[in-house]
Amino acid sequence: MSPHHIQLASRRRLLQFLAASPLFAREALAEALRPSDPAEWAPRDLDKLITDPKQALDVFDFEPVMKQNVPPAHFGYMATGVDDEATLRANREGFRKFALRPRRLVDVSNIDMSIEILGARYDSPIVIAPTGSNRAFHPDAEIAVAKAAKAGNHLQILSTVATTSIEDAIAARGAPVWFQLYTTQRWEVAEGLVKRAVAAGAPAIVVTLDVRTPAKWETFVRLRRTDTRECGSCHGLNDYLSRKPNFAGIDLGGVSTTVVTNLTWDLIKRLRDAVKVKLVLKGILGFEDAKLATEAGIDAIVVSNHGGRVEDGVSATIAVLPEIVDAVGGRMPVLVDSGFRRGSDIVMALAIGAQAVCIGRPYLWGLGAFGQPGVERVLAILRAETRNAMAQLGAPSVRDLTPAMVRRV
Ligand SMILES: Cc1cc2nc3c(=O)[nH]c(=O)nc-3n(C[C@H](O)[C@H](O)[C@H](O)COP(=O)(O)O)c2cc1C
Ligand SMILES: CC(C)CC(=O)C(=O)O
Repeated sequence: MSPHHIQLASRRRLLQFLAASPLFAREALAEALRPSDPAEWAPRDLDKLITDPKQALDVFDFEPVMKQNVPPAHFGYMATGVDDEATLRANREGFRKFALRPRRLVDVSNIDMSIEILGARYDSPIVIAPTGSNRAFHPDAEIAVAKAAKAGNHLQILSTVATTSIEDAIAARGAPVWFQLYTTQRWEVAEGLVKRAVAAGAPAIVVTLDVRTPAKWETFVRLRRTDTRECGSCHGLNDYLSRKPNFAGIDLGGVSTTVVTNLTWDLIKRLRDAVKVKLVLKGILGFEDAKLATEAGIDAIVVSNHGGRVEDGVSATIAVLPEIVDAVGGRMPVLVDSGFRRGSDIVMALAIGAQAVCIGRPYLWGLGAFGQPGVERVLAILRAETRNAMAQLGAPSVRDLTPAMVRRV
């Protein structure tokens, strides 16, 4: 029991004793017995599951609906962290280590959330992070996500291991999407994937740096055990890559996994020479690598711990963002992801110095719950919360969000 609960329990006992007195009015007693913590009044697990995306108050409302709709193995793949899932939790706890510092007396009648990044304009700084296997969550998969991204004019990054090809995703988005690259152990595979993505119209290749071992996804494995359906070779096992549409026509030469042990700065330099579009590195977690990226001619970085899915015991990304922004010194855009669930999380990162924030699981909750309308609503909630947070901070545009608006606590 927390000290708060002990205090609450003794308050209740005192009030129950007083209630025995006829002098103590019933109404006053009921009022006094009110729990002081609002979460006790409306615990989420007493709520009925939402049946319409419009009923959702926040992005979290979609997760239990997805859990109900999607086979346990697939839900587990989405939800899992690695090992103890300490990084997964740290990502959320990290936001409590900073506080926002609002400015008053600023006209916030018009809030402009738009951003320009690598030459393109978007209506908000909220970006769709690359996630694999979306068809496991809904039959409309990445197409539904692309259409929702189009509806809100969001930047979308398509995963190498998407269940939709880059050509179909760009067609559904109605605009270019960035392509996330798993280089694999074989240069020819990386080259083939890049050629295809660039030919399809991807203006940026986002190289993911952080999958160097097969992650021990315990939540995924445990939930898969409860599933009576066959999921022996889903999500990263066995013949996984050959079943993904972006690999069609590319000679895998025996490669069967996205795990890479040979990805070094030499390979990044080779890619830099070969890739004629923008090159972005995803998975940077320290100022040293951020600085090297600026020296290697990289166009942008994504500060990411992969949503706690690749290694346990690293920092929340919000905690490492200041040192990275500092090292980059404005020489290229810094994006960030992992654990962003609220508009206040998003403005915190922007105030520290990120140009955009990528969202992973929340849009998958929306997808698994309701398909495209679910993704649209998740994005609309995040936009509305971000708009409110900017107004409350006294920042009418993203350019008005400055480091002075955040302090460590
Ligand atoms: C189900 C799932 C699949 C993912 N697949 C990929 C992927 O294929 N490539 C990649 O670079 N990151 C992948 N990620 C990581 C995301 O791009 C992003 O870094 C992470 O989800 C952000 O954290 P969040 O889920 O807490 O928002 C995946 C994440 C999830 C949840
Ligand atoms: C093939 C996997 C490593 C895809 C991925 O990045 C993930 O599921 O987090």
